[in-house]
Amino acid sequence: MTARPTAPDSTSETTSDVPDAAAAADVATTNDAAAAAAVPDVAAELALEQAHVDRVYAELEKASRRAADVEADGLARGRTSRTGDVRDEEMTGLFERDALVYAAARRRSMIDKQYEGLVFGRLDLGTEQSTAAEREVRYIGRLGVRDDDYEPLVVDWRAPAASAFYRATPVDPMGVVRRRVLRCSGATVVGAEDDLMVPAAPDDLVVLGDGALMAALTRTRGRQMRDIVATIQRHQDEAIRAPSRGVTEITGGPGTGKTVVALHRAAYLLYSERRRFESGGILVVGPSAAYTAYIERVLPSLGEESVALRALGDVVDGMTATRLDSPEVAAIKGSLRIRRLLARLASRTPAGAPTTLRAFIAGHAVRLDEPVLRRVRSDVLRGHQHNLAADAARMALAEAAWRSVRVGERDAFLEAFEGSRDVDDFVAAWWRPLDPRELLLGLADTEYAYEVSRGVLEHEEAAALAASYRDALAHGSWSVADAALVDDLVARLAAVQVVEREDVGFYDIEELDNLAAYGVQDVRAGIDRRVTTNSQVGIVTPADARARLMMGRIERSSWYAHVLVDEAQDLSPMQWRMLARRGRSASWTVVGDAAQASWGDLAEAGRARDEAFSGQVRQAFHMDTNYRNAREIFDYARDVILPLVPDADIPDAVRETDVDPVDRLVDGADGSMAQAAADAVEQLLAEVDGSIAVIAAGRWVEQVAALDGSGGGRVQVIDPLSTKGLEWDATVVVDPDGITAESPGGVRVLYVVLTRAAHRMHVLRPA
Ligand SMILES: Nc1ncnc2c1ncn2[C@@H]1O[C@H](COP(=O)(O)OP(=O)(O)OP(=O)(O)O)[C@@H](O)[C@H]1O
Repeated sequence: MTARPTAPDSTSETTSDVPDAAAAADVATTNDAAAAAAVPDVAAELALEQAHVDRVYAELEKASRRAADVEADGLARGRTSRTGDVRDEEMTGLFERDALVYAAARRRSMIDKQYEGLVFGRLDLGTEQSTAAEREVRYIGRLGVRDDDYEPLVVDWRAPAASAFYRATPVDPMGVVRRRVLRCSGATVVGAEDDLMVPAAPDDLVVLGDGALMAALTRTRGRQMRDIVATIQRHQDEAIRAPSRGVTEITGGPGTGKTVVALHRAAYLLYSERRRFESGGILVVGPSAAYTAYIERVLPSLGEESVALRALGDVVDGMTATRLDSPEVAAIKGSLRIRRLLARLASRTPAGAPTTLRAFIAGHAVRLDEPVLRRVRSDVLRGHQHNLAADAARMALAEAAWRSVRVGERDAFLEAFEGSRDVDDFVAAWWRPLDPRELLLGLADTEYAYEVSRGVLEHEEAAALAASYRDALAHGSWSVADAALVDDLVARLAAVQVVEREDVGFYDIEELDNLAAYGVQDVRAGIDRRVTTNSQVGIVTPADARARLMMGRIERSSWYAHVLVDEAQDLSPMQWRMLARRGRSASWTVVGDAAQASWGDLAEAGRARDEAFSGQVRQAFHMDTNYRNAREIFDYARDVILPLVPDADIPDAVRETDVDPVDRLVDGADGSMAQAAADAVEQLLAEVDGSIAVIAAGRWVEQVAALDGSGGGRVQVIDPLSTKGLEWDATVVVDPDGITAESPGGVRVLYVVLTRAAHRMHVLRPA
């Protein structure tokens, strides 16, 4: 039997020999279980693999039952009834083994059947000359399983013993003769694809299919990203298993697997240093809620659930933001100069605070006027965060009051000041807890915005900022850029401190009588949110947008042991600072492609990013193979970006469909664009089996909105910026020039849009 090249890999020399998409599709079909019956070799091979997979599942069930029994019987009984036959350490070893396998069984139950196979790979190790008896067979899976004799039935894909599965190439076979990828449906083996690592297969070794990678890439895309654990390529594996310390940067053009590699890296870190990363936590941050929904299955499919997955608007605990500001406002809120404005907001006397302290203390009339109070405030804030400083403020007031009197006993005066009800009332109003959100909403008043931004923002910028907070109040929703501002203010002020008794969030209201005290204006039956109370269930609707904006409690940031940032090129400097607060002692994985950036000032963002990494060592990995787009689609996108961004990082697209994108001029008649988009969608529904996106410039959105959800839910209408990081089988791009003109990143955003389709793309241009 002759050898066939392995799947494409930027590090191997066989990329040009990749079979075309049609051939790969044939492979996928011939390997179906049904088809397999007609091909004796395949059927026999699959039956052999099935026998092993059955053994693995049986072992897991057995171990799970045994471990449950051990738990029920109790460890102690095992110890006290031990005889000379079982030595202590043997006993402990058995328990440890059971505990390990039990943990594996639990993780297996987390890996839902739909995640395509607990066992997905097999290595035959030996040489071209070795016989079946001489070759070692090693199975690779989503987790490790051992049999009763502690022999491995499956090796966890992240274990060192599995690395040859990903690293072996014909140039450097690492002792591998044949690498086999198994395709399973639940616990049933339905197909296999082989890559041969030696020039010719030994006579007794069957080689199936035309390579697993092409089969995987040709498959239909769903609404959510899939893991690539069975077909990770060598250069991807190097990034996945890179040492955890410092900063790991993964760059590359569109569709090069940066995201999926970074997610597998998170799973690898949890495996290789579980104690550190599970207890310290891993934070994964992506651009949007659509993105987090898209990738949220990948880590659970690898058996890992202990990762915090957040969109940029959800990074601050207690706050959810999805709305996008206009590019001008986003630029103001994202740039570091806004910090001066925030510093002013945090140190100003809050609106409505009393301006004079009058009290009768130890027989003396005390009066402190505004200038003195202002001085006291700024002295206190020099050493404290506002929300932690009520006591310090009171002491400073007492000193100022004493200095204004200086008659009688100082200690007696201070004691009287401390016990004064008048002072209590004054401090409660003058130094009330400040919620950062309240300070930002104060900017909705244009005059106030002018005042606090003097010397920081231009007049028009301050007006735009004020308008953005009036928008927030109109919508009852924060913008994504606001999250970083709230976070900055929390760092300055500290979170609002809540006394235990008053620790009442919107959803935990204790007395329905007193809802107004918690910002809830309206209580009605039968609608909206459910609130459980001590003895009754009430239904609460926040009556106005302000209440919605202030809902929940903003918490101080948690720290993580590792922070993974995707689409890092889009983070504003303020967003880098927000992440830096969560990654003070973290290692980082940072994923991005500058040519896809929608943030304007890359230099300022670069500095903020360097600061976040605080001088840690860096290692860089570059991905140069585009696994997403058919070559015809990527060529189209490349021709758009290169003239305008000549240094764009252009990857090599490895899959061809022989179908060029459709590029159509649509006349300006009313309804023509809607009709053209509907026609394109209809054609694509017939041509691809999976997901389709209609991505339209703002002015066309209404016209194409009706397509959303059509095709039995396969069609999604989405705005250009929200497509970051996502992909579909086919896309319809409506008005590319309009997308460029309206987007903060201009043609870079259009480039993102044009690189989302795996198999087909239609581009509609208004004439
Ligand atoms: N080794 C692989 N095996 C199978 N599929 C792969 C492999 N590597 C990448 N892919 C697929 O390629 C597609 C693109 O991957 P991914 O979204 O991670 O790329 P990206 O570099 O983050 O893209 P972009 O920057 O354009 O958002 C996904 O469908 C992913 O599953």
